[in-house]
Parts: sequence; C-alpha cells; structure tokens
Amino acid sequence: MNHLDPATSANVLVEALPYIQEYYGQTVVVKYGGNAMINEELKDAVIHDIVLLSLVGVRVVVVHGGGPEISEMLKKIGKESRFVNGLRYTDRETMDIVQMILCGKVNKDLVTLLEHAGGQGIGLGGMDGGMFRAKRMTDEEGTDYGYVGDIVEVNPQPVIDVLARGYIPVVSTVAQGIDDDTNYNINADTAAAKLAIALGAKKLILLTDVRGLLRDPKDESTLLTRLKVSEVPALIRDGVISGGMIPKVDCCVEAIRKGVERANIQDGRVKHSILIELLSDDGVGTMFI
Ligand SMILES: Nc1ncnc2c1ncn2[C@@H]1O[C@H](COP(=O)(O)OP(=O)(O)O)[C@@H](O)[C@H]1O
Ligand SMILES: CC(=O)N[C@@H](CCC(=O)OP(=O)(O)O)C(=O)O
Repeated sequence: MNHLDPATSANVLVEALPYIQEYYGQTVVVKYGGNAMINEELKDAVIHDIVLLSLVGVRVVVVHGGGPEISEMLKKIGKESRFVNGLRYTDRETMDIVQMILCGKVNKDLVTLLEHAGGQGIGLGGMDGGMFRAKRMTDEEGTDYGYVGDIVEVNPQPVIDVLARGYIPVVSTVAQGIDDDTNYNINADTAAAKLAIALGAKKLILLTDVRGLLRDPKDESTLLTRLKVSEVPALIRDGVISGGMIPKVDCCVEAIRKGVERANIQDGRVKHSILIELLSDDGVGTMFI
C-alpha cells in the first residue's frame, strides 16, 4: 500500500471537509449490484467507502442485488435464467432460490464484510417490518413476469430505526405480497429508488459494471455524464437503453421526480467510486438531473 506523508494526508482530509459537511446527517442510498460485486478487491473498496461515510456521519443505506449469484444457483439446479424487459421471469421454484440467495447468502455476506471493515451492519429483508409490500407486476402489454412484484407501499421505519442506533442497514429486495400468499422478487434498482424516495434521501447511487449510461452500449467512450430526466423517453424510443439498464434508468427518473436530489449510475469497477462521487468535484458516471 502507498502511504501518504502526514501533511498530505491532513490536506486530503481538509479538502474533503466541505463535502463531508454537505452530506453530514443526510441519507445516501447505495445500490450495490451483482455484476459489480464479483471482484473481491473492488468489493473491499466499496465496503470501506461505506464504513468511512457512516463514521463521518452520513446515513448510508445499502440495498443490494445478487442477480449473477441467483443465476449461478439456478444453473446448479439445472434451470436457465430468463429475463423479460430486464427482469427475471420468476416461477415458484425460482422465487425460493431468489429469497435464499438474496436474504440468506448475499445479505449476510455483506453484513460480515462490513463488520470485518469496522462497520456495524444489520441485514434486513424487504419483508421485515413490512418494509416493501408488493402486488404481482403487470404492464400494458399483459406481460407475464411470474412472481415479480410491483412495490405499492414502502415502510422505511425499520431502516430509520437501524440508522438511529448507528448501524448500517443492508437491505435485500424481496417483498411481502399483498394480493397473494407469496413473497415477490423485486429488481434491486427499483427497490433502492423506492426506499430512497421514502427516506427522503439526498442521493441515490447505483453501482454497476459499466461506466454509466452509454449512448452506444458497446462503446465506453460514449458515456452520458449528465442527463435531464426529460431526455430519457427519447433514448428509450431510440433503443439506446436495453436489458438491465431499463430498470436502472426508470428508477433514477422516478427518484428525481419524487424528491431525491441526485441520482447517479456509476462504475462499481472503479476503486472508491462512491467516495470520488461524494467527496470531490470529480463526478463519475451518469448523473440524472
Ligand atoms: N445504454 C446502455 N449503457 C450502458 N449499459 C447498458 C446500456 N444498455 C444496456 N446496457 C447493459 O446494462 C448492463 C447493466 O445492467 P445489469 O447487468 O442489470 O447491472 P447490475 O447487475 O449492476 O444491476 C450493462 O452491463 C450493459 O450490458
Ligand atoms: C425481478 C428481478 O429481476 N429481480 C432481480 C433481483 C436481484 C437484482 O436486481 O440483482 P442485480 O442488481 O445484481 O441485477 C433478479 O432476480 O435478478
């Protein structure tokens, strides 16, 4: 590890001070996606960013995905994953695996990592304390997504209580069903945005495995750094946004329209990208305004 001399370290901290003051006591929701979780070194950097922010008084809430882990487990039991409009088609058996992987494996692994890094994490499933309530998803085309839910009600109280006690809430995105005797699978970006709105968060950060929203998905040099929410419908119409990027962009738009000050899609492959975004003028990724 390269160590800075003490004077440089002190300067770095002082330069971060105005940004720390801006976010002190404010809520920041970080959605940590499955594809950005694969590399252990990067995972470590993300976890340290979260612990540091929490220790300087930012109310950090982690909402996690786990799509690749779910797909891997489905493969082990001989089931292929199928995605419709960026969402996993979820039959009964798949729903059980989703709950096991998200609430059991990924959630608790993240809590352990936070603890190892000196933070205090508490894992919460979306069904805990009635945090996310959902009904079966439908759309105008009558698409069948199986047990994928549309969140109709968010109770942020469990997260508020956990934050008030100084813990870092780690939330997995399974919801209680209100129209059926089932839990529902919720896309983690969508759930993160709904929670950010309900918490009155200042910022929503979606970490993923690309630089941000790209004008040409095959060319990383075509990053859109700032995007007005009013520009999004045209990008969807032109087919610029597809697959997993659809729920991401949709939920950033919803978050901004419903009071979250800033929403960012950014690269989880860049070490310390959360700190770079929050504690400097060098924004990263795509910022929705
Ligand atoms: N315009 C676009 N810009 C960037 N990525 C895009 C775009 N359209 C589709 N994508 C795809 O969306 C993916 C990110 O979504 P997803 O895999 O669901 O991420 P995560 O697992 O982090 O939630 C990218 O890896 C890319 O393949
Ligand atoms: C309905 C739906 O698609 N749910 C997602 C939930 C996990 C998720 O969103 O994980 P990432 O953020 O890692 O993609 C899924 O089953 O994969």
